[in-house]
Amino acid sequence: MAIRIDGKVISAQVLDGVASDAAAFLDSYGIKPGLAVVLVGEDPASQVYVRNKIARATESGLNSIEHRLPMDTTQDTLNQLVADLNADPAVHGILVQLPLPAHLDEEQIIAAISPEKDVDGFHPVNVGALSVGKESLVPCTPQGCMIMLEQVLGDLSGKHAVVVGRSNIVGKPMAALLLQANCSVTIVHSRTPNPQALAQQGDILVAAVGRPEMIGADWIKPGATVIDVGINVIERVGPSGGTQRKLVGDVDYAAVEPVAYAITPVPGGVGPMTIACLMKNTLVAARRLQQMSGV
Ligand SMILES: Nc1nc2c(c(=O)[nH]1)N[C@@H](CN(C=O)c1ccc(C(=O)N[C@@H](CCC(=O)O)C(=O)O)cc1)CN2
Ligand SMILES: [Mg+2]
Repeated sequence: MAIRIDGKVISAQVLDGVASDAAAFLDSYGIKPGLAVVLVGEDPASQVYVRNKIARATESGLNSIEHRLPMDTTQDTLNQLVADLNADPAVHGILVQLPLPAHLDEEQIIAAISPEKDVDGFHPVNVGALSVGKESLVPCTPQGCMIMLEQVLGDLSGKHAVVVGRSNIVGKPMAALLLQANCSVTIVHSRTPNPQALAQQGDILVAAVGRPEMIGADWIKPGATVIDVGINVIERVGPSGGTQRKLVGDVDYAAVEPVAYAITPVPGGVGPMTIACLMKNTLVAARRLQQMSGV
């Protein structure tokens, strides 16, 4: 039986640390670290994530400021809001929930966020800093994956890590963090010939492709540690004949679990870590901004 890497337990540990750091921040400066969360439109999944972010922020002693904008918000209106939040000293972290409605330019909005307040770590300045190993705000999902990997494996030096997927949000920063931790890193993607053969060489396999249960046991080196970043809703015929909605990862958990050394479940794996690391980044941003202000 593989070790089940429990994202709920590990994220609770991270959030405990954030809560005591937030209390110390309040003690030192008389203000709570502030996180602004911006949601445009009514995507149901995004609404759930935003609600959870606000709840975790409040529980951790952060000040959360929620901005909900209608679906037909213009780029100019969103830019103006981001500019106001950039200028607001009570706001230390800014997060624009993705995906944005199709008429909005995500790349432009991300670039408009002040890099010091970019708690998602998506701004080109933070992306560049990460790639050259400089201090930066690190994207939350890959940061959460690293915390789980280090908790279960300790030092990752010399391990061969295979990342399946090359998105800007997960695959690319994940590869950069694994490299920084002295892993040998292979990224496989849709144009890789025989990705399965490469995946089978990984001591660590990180799946971030967005295809339900694509990674079966025949992708896994026996004894590997498997991190499943996928969150996919599927419909299945239930025992009574009706359709049931179910949340599954990119990894076929039942098939891979007997082969792996350790594996994250979906739900309850990487997802809660993403939110916990967002709170952690807000603390990092708040401390840096406070130091820069010299007060
Ligand atoms: N601005 C951002 N947008 C998006 C990000 C992001 O990091 N920043 N990541 C994803 C969505 N996301 C956070 O925003 C996110 C997704 C899932 C979870 C989570 O806890 N999932 C649970 C299951 C929840 C459910 O029942 O649906 C789990 O895996 O246990 C947290 C955060 C895209 N957009
Ligand atoms: Mg767009």
